[in-house]
Amino acid sequence: MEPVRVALLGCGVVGSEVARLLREQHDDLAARVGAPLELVGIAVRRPERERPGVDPSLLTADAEDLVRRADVVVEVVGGIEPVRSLLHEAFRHGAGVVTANKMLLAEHGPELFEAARAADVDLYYEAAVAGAIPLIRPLRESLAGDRVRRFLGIVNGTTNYVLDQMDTTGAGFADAVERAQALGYAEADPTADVEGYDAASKAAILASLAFHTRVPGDAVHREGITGVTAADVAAAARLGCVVKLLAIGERVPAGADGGPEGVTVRVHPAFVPRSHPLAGVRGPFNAVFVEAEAAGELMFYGPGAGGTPTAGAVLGDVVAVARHRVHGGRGPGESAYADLPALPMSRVLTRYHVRLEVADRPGVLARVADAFAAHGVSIEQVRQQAVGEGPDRTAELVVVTHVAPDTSLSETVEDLAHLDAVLDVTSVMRVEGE
Ligand SMILES: NC(=O)C1=CN([C@@H]2O[C@H](COP(=O)(O)OP(=O)(O)OC[C@H]3O[C@@H](n4cnc5c(N)ncnc54)[C@H](OP(=O)(O)O)[C@@H]3O)[C@@H](O)[C@H]2O)C=CC1
Ligand SMILES: N[C@@H](CC=O)C(=O)O
Repeated sequence: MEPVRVALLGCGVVGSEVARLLREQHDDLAARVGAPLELVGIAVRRPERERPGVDPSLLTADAEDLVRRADVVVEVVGGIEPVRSLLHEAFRHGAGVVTANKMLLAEHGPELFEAARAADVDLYYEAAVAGAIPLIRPLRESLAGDRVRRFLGIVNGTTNYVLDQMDTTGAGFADAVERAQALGYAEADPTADVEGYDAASKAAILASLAFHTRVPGDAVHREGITGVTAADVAAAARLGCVVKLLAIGERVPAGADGGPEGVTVRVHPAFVPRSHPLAGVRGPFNAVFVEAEAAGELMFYGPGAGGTPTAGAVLGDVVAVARHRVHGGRGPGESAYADLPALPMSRVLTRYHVRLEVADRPGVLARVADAFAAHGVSIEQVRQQAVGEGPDRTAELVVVTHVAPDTSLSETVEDLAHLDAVLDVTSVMRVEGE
């Protein structure tokens, strides 16, 4: 049987593990595919660098030439260029593609899916969202007969690791990020993780699949975790919560006020009650809840980052694409028929936890309560604690709201910041998962 020629682009945290698994599982993979997988080359930036276990004769800096010699191109480089052009080259030469690159898919997914369709080849990307967790295939195949209402999850291993370290070991933010980098969880530039860009790309991919509509990365409301302090983590603990970076996508029906049907997609830190299963997702693990009309609630859980788990997901795709080369057929393409608009945050309903530093004098609480009432926001809990002594005494005031439109909540916070009695809006965090 003719071998299936595999080109590997990238030999870093993920790529080196893909190369190892291709080598070590050669016979099993051949049996599963129905033909041997032959690794014909590995494109890297620095081919002269020694890489344990990698045959140096496979290394090349000429990725374009390599792509033209392959039946299946595996892209684990990251970023936009040169990989976007290389994948187009792969499609032009009739190769199927496996990629773990969420940023590329969130920014250029439609053109790449179209190129794959025109060339009648596969584009698989299971590892692009939530590492090792089988999530893309369930969404694009198993749930193809259902109607997804909502997804809510942790889709970035680095930030979950960082927040978990802050919560459980009292680690500082910078130290925890450094450890995540050393463990191979972080992106080449960890700003993508901690500022929520990576999670936003993943949320865009999930929303596009779940709601059969194109959601570009820049349509996702994004807030990272750089503003989360040790005091926020402690405040969450006092409320029986943990802080998590969440990715949430919801199908929103047409509003009574004439607002159109559409989808909201957002990434931001939030307080999650310790009783919620997402609160127990530790370290670099990810978990995603999917609520579908027929299936009800589903939860996908597993390692969200790291070389070996991610390489496992990549290999699963390689087997699927190689099988199609050997036996014919093609995996599902893009499904964007629903064409729903991405709606603004004003259509999101959520709860806020607001921490204020206020002057500790009569009438302050009433003025704060009035600010919430003025925007139609109902308060669920208030806790006030004096700080210091004497006439200049201040107080920490914590307000937890009931569910309200996100815009009403953020306008309330803006008004609070202008009240004389409010010395500082110390922190504002959404509360999710109840
Ligand atoms: N790390 C993880 O846990 C996960 C990563 N991903 C995704 O997988 C991809 C790779 O991530 P990761 O392995 O961590 O990244 P690394 O930074 O560890 O590796 C990148 C690799 O790409 C090579 N490379 C960089 N630029 C070029 C170029 N212009 N031409 C050819 N090769 C190039 C590098 O070469 P050299 O070695 O010479 O520097 C290196 O081998 C990214 O898209 C990432 O988002 C997805 C899920 C999990
Ligand atoms: N940097 C990413 C890697 C996997 O996608 C993360 O931390 O989740």
